[in-house]
Amino acid sequence: MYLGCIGDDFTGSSDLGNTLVKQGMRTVQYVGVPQGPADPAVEAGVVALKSRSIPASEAVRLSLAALDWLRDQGCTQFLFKYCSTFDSTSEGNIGPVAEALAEALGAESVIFCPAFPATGRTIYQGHLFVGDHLLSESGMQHHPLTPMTDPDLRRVLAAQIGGAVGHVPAATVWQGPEAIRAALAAEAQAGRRFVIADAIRDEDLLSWGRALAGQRLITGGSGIALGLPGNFPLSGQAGAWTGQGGRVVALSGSCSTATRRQVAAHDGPKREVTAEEALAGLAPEDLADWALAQDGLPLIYSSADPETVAAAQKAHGREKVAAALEGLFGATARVLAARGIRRLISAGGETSGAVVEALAPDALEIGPEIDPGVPVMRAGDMVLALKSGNFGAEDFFAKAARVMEQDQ
Ligand SMILES: Nc1ncnc2c1ncn2[C@@H]1O[C@H](COP(=O)(O)OP(=O)(O)OP(=O)(O)O)[C@@H](O)[C@H]1O
Ligand SMILES: O=C(O)[C@@H](O)C(=O)CO
Repeated sequence: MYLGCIGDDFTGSSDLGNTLVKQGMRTVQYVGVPQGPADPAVEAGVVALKSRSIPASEAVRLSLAALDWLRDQGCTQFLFKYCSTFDSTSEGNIGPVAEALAEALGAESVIFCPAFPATGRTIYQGHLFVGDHLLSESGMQHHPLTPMTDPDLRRVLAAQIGGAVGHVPAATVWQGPEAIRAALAAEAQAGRRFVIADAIRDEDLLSWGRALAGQRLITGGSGIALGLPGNFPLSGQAGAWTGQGGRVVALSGSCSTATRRQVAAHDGPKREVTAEEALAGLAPEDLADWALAQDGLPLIYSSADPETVAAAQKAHGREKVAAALEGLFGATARVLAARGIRRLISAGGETSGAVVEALAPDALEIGPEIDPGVPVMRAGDMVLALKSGNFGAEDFFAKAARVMEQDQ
């Protein structure tokens, strides 16, 4: 294994796996830190954690355990993958985890590059944009767990770490890999080990990729992985993929703008679950009964607008509501699997984390792409589509069900 990746959520990890596979790297996504050794044919391993919204000390502990395992597999370069919208709070977890990984690896210079141009995430002058909006005006300011109210990533990261944050501007990136390397060296010389990396286009990410050959630790979104596979002597043998038909159910706990549009546009059977129902102990068996009684593609969702989410959180507490809903979605996935469902679609990083943890596969094979950043995946006889909150076209649920059937 050459490249060892640590993802802070499950959908984000599959987004990264999708990029690496498309760039020709044999990649496996592991669910948590594996117990035994990896298949020696694997070229990139993505250890998917659910560490984005947990206490920082716990996120650090899990990430270091993942690092140890990846080092044991022979990796020479490590990538800490977080969200392309830099989802974090002023306590972390991006800064503290990166600091711990940098210490463990003795990394002198570490970049932070959440850019993912294919989905509209770009970084210019240290500021993160989503399409033509600053991060703080993109809808992310209302995120239920990690509201992002400051688009200046230098300031956001500085609040999470113990030192000054550097910056490599787009004007330098456009001069190519040599100029990038010189700028990183100058930042390190000036005592700025952590550096925000401007990137607007895929070409910029490819330049970054070349500049980062040999760096021990990189952090960012899946975009920064575009140019990394080219630095390794890959076998060029991608595995064949077989699709899967049969009944399919969609679960959505994501409250993002994109997901709410997809829920509204879905023209199959829909069952809304409110935070109050989840807190009152709605049985997963009842939701599974409902889904199995439907034709077509049933969708069970708690996706709600920011006012509804804020009211539920105010009344019951943010963590309690999240735990009740995530617990319910995970348990429903388990009941559906026990009743023979072999295709599941899940929307939302935390929600998908709960679903995958409930199904408890060891590893996920990465298949064809549904929409940018969202691949189909397989764990034994279960085929999954895990969608990050903000990803996917308006007809995502129906499209996912179609792509899940296709061979490649
Ligand atoms: N109706 C609701 N009221 C309050 N909280 C909700 C409601 N529906 C979902 N939630 C919670 O909001 C959180 C949504 O996070 P999740 O990561 O699943 O989606 P997302 O943030 O849109 O996706 P991503 O992390 O991939 O961007 C979950 O913890 C979920 O339980
Ligand atoms: O980077 C992204 O936007 C996604 O992979 C993700 O992590 C959202 O949860």
